[in-house]
Amino acid sequence: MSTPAVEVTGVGRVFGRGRDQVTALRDVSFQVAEGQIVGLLGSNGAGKTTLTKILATLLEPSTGSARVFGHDVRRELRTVRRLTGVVFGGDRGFYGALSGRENLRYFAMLAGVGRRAIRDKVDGALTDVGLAEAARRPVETYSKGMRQRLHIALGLVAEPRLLLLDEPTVGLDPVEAERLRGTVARLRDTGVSILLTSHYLLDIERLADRVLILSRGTVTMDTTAAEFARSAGFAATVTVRGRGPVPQQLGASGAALDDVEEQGGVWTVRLRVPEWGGATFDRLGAALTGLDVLAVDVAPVRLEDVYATVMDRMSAADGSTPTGTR
Ligand SMILES: Nc1ncnc2c1ncn2[C@@H]1O[C@H](COP(=O)(O)OP(=O)(O)OP(=O)(O)O)[C@@H](O)[C@H]1O
Repeated sequence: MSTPAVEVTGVGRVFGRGRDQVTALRDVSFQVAEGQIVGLLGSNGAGKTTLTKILATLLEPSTGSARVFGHDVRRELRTVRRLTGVVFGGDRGFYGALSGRENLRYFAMLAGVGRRAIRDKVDGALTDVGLAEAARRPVETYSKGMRQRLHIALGLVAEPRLLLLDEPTVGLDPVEAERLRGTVARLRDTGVSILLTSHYLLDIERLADRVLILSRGTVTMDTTAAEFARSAGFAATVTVRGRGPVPQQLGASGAALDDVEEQGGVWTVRLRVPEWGGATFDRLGAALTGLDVLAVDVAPVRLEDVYATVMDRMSAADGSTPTGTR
């Protein structure tokens, strides 16, 4: 087996001392296999940024060890930095007065990229992220989305083997966010390993192979994206609208009744379907026979529903109130 891209073993991180002491991470262990995209989820203050910063060598762990492709983040800082690209959401980094192209050349040089590679790759990377036309404009004239894409372009030039993305789509409009996701997906196709933190579940849904949930500094869930999606306990929501008396037999379709509404002689029934397959479809069809159905709408389970269900279960188990993920 190849060396994991990330290997975190028993990592703890404490800030401050005495009464002001905050434990941001405690005994965190997980791995990211080479070429995998792992989505890191958790409420505000769960420790996601602290973990990202440790892997980016911007913070040291208080206990335990973290390795990037087998290199210790504390002892082999330079090697880890060379292997790792970091994109923090928001407007951090870059010189406003310099053009996108100049910034890219400068930061690629800092990341240890050779002159020749810089010459060969900068223009291609700017084109790949859709910034070719704006390349000579000062970065202070760029929108947030453009700056984020410039960060990704740096990722392309520096060719990191591990990319740490901390809320890469924060503050972007939906079109820009989608564009950025597309760029990250293309990067993934080049085989780069990615640890992606985001409050936007669409990012995770579109990009992640695996999901880690951090809660109060510890990993409370580590599972495949498919398994995570199943943990809501239902595969799809079916909404049926019809006329006449509210039907009683829809529960017999094998789906769980979620909600029933009636207004002006038109009823709406929402069902949660545990599995989506031919058998469910047949049963549902039979249950709908004879009803005056106006519309049937099927929506696959959204990661937002899953996350809400999982966090509700966790908070019911330990009495805490989850917050923060949109
Ligand atoms: N430099 C610091 N000094 C003191 N406490 C800190 C520091 N950095 C983080 N913390 C604390 O550590 C905990 C974890 O913070 P962290 O920023 O890692 O969480 P997060 O999961 O990234 O949250 P968010 O989703 O809000 O960005 C929080 O309680 C935070 O207040």
